[in-house]
Amino acid sequence: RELHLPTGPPTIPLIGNLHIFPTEFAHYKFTEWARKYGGIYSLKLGPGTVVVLTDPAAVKELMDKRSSSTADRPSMFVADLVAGGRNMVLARYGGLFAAIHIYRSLPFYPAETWRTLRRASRSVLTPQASVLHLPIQQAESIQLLYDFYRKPEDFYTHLRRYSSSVILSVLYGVRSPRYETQATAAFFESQHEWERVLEPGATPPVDLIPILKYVPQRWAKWKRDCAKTRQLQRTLYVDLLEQTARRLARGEENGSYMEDILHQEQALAFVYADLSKIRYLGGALVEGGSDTTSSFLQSLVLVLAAFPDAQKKAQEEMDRIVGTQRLPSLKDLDDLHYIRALILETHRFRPVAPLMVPHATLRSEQYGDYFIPSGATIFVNTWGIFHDPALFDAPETFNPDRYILTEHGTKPGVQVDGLRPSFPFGVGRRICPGINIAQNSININTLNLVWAFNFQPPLDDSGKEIDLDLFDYQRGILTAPSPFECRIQVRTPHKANLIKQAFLEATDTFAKFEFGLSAQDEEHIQSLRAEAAS
Ligand code: HEM
Repeated sequence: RELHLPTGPPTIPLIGNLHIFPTEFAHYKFTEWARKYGGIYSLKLGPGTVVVLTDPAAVKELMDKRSSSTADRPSMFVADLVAGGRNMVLARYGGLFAAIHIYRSLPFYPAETWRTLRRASRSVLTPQASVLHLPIQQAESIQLLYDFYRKPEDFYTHLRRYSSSVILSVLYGVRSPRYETQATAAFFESQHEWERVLEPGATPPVDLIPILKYVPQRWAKWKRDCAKTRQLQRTLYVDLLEQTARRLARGEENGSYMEDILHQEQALAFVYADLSKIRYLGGALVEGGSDTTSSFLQSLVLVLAAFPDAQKKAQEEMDRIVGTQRLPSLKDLDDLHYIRALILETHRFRPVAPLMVPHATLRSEQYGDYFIPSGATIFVNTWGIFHDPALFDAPETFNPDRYILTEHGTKPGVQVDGLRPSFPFGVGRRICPGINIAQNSININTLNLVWAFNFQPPLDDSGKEIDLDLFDYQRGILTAPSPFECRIQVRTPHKANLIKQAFLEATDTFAKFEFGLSAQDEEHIQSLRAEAAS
């Protein structure tokens, strides 16, 4: 380890910390090291440097204030092989420094890609634009309630259907009434392959040993896997965009995001000359927006079932403010302090992206006595910050009240510079562009689920409650609880009737997004409606 770097675990010659670098659930190990080496420490991976930030003040200074220097992503040859540098989430940062830095390592890299994609996403996903997507988000949430009511044992799948259907509707104007609907099934298939390719250890360390890039495809299964993923993604994104274009040509607009982009494309043909950029723009947004939202909601169900006191308090507040004669609406949230705290505490307790998405430096940066070199990878350890006993009282306890006691849920008297409600959504220039859509989905569904259902742990053969495992989460950069059992019951028969009625009333909203459905999808919709009407 170079002398000027932040301290960190002892290194060994040549490989540094490579032998101890965690390949799964890295946030636990990173947090353990943070308690030992401090809020900013470094790891050496061969000649490369990784800096882990578990100090909100350092995050604010380096990631927000100096974002122009820390908004790059580490190079990922495998991701480039699949998406050609066009996946917004993993794309390198644009601009002069990026151009110099990136061209040095990879000739012909499309350095302006990220900026173009990001600009295009900003114009449509602003808070004002997100309001336009509320009707379909609300209608899908009603179907979610109805699905929970009809088949509570499949709640995990219902949540995944909900989030993929919302994002496909918002972006491409087509909904998925079933988990098996073609667009959703194709998305999950391509996503599964993509996650497999990106999983640490699934491919050789090409970024550390660049010569591996040149192994011919016939001897490298990982290259064939990349090619398969590329094919799946391209087919899906091409299909979705073509469907939107055809719908536009028929004059059947429904206000979806891609309609807007296609209109812009006609006006700004020179910016979007590369049509595949537009396909990848939609693709990255679908990927970014689907499993993240469902993962939050799966954690919400888990904590509601595991912490009955918190659930009871949330329901009491709901009954007091909203009552039992109507469904809640987003406007109610202003008066629902405990529900707001419940949402913040779920983000804190089980953040969807516990290490965000790694950033990289474009310039060397001095921070206090430390010097962070250009090209270093930076992890923001959201998990470590949210579970820091110096900041939060009993951080391993799920306790929404902490957010009623203080604004950021921290111990009274502890001043923390850098925490804010948007923290789980990232930092600086790479902050999640879907934050408004995501927060609307989270708010609408938290309100509806708390209002409608009781959530309880499963029972064993003797009728005793089984403790839910709060640490059984899936590996990967995004964490979702592994599928778990939960008893879900509608709170009153009257609420069941209100849900059915609301589902029938949503028919017109759904109809605007029901295109290209299969006979099975149509049949499913008809049977749901007939059942609700009976
Ligand atoms: C609970 C829901 C969500 C959470 C917790 C979440 C969280 C995050 C986080 C932590 C990042 C990385 C930020 C960084 O590097 O500093 C990110 C990036 C991103 N998110 Fe989200 N997200 C959510 C929903 C969405 C939605 C609904 C969309 C699309 C509509 C979306 C699209 C993206 C994209 C495209 C990026 C990459 C941005 C870039 O690199 O410039 N996300 N998100």
